[in-house]
Amino acid sequence: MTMKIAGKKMLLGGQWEDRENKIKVYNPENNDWIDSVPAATKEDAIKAIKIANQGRKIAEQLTVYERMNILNQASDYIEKHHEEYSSLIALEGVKTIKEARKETTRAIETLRLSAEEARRLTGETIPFDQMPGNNGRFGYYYRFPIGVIVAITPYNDPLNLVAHKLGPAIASGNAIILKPATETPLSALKMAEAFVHAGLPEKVLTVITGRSRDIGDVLIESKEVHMISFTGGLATGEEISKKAGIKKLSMELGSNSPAIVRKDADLPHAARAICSGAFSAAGQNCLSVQRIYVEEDVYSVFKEKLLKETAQLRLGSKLSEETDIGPLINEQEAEKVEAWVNEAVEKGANVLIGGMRDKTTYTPTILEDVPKEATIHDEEVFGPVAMLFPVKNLEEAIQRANDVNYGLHAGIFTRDMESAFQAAHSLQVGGVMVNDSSDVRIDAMPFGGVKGSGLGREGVKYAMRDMSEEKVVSFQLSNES
Ligand SMILES: NC(=O)c1ccc[n+]([C@@H]2O[C@H](COP(=O)([O-])OP(=O)(O)OC[C@H]3O[C@@H](n4cnc5c(N)ncnc54)[C@H](O)[C@@H]3O)[C@@H](O)[C@H]2O)c1
Ligand SMILES: O=C[C@H](O)CS(=O)(=O)O
Repeated sequence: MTMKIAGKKMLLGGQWEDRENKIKVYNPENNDWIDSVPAATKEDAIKAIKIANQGRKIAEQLTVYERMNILNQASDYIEKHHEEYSSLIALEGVKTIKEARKETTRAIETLRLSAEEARRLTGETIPFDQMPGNNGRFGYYYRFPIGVIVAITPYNDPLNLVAHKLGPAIASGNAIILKPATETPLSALKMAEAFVHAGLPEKVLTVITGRSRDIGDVLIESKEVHMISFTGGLATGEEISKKAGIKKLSMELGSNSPAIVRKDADLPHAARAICSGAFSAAGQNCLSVQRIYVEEDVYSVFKEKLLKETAQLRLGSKLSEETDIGPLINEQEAEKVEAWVNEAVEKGANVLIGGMRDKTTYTPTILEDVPKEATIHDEEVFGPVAMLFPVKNLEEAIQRANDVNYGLHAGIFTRDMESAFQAAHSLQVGGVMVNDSSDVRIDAMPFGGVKGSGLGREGVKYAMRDMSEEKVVSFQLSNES
């Protein structure tokens, strides 16, 4: 699919606006210029915040029924243009067309789920007389929208992770300013198109395209912004949290996810699941399997099965139905992956398969004997590289799996329920997937991590809880105080 290089506009409070200065969007696969978006300025960011503070009054007055309608109509619009959205994800991002179609379907469902959850943002009555001295008093609390949310999203899931910001924000009656990834803004703008078509009132949604260095601080530091909902790397998250001041923060950050394979596991199944979990989106996935701990009794057998699965992965054009592995987002990131692998090898690691780069393409790679002091051992590679480690038993696997500053998801493969429960309760993560790799998520579940993997939980219902506040109302019904 070729895009005409016309220049997209950003959405400021319901108005599509252009700017003389633009940011070019490139196809990571071949560095072809796809399109351009406006390079927003600090003044634009200030304007966006002003508009959003007008929009919050409109958003909070939308009835639940109106919110549901808008969300469902936006979802229907994306469904009607499914292949257009999927092609755009594949073109501007790192996913193959097969992976991109799955993301589009998830985004459709995320918005539908947001519509459903809009009905369920409820409160409770409170029996005040449960406490002495409160005779004749009763009350309740309800949830009200937090106000203006700044949402900042990463490049790897350019549509569904935007849906996870816009859906819950609109469902809970907030105004939202979205700053999508500089590399992949087009999918976010196309989602905004769906909301405009759905009749979302002006000023409720702004999608501002620009470089973080130009508009980031204004959006983050403003006291007229009430929440930052950030998804991205740990380093960026730390930088944002230092600047944000007193406002709600949602931080969906990085990971270095482990998978544990016990000697009683279904090894062919484990090899297939771990191969997929390590190399989907060419490893540019916060849930990507990066460390694999295998009990030594089955280490050699499992290694061969995993290498065989990995060898079958097909590289090629992202838009081809045959391709399994796309590119890294740019050559700088591909060079980083290459450098981390080379450093590990210099420190004693072996490359069992892969380890080759061609511009932005890096072949699916499995390393062995990676020492703890190698960067790739503890940091997030965010590329198609996984590491195999033999372990004596489950206790050693859990101890080593926990021994990094990330904790998003983990997978464990075993037929033994005791082992599954031991891992589920001992692994320091936000999710433990039994007989699956770490790369499992449904958009309705609480999603997030501990340590350097973030703060809070997304997943529509849980994001809405963060995007709203409780207000208590009490009544003194008699003079029995
Ligand atoms: N936990 C999750 O749900 C989840 C999901 C997807 C990706 N991620 C993480 O995201 C990272 C990869 O995405 P990325 O490379 O786009 O991340 P990134 O941190 O480089 O950028 C994320 C977003 O933050 C913006 N940004 C960067 N510096 C900023 C600043 N100083 N102020 C304001 N905004 C700033 C970027 O423009 C982008 O929109 C990985 O670490 C991955 O694990 C996490
Ligand atoms: O990259 C991290 C994503 O949040 C994982 S998923 O695509 O939402 O499953």
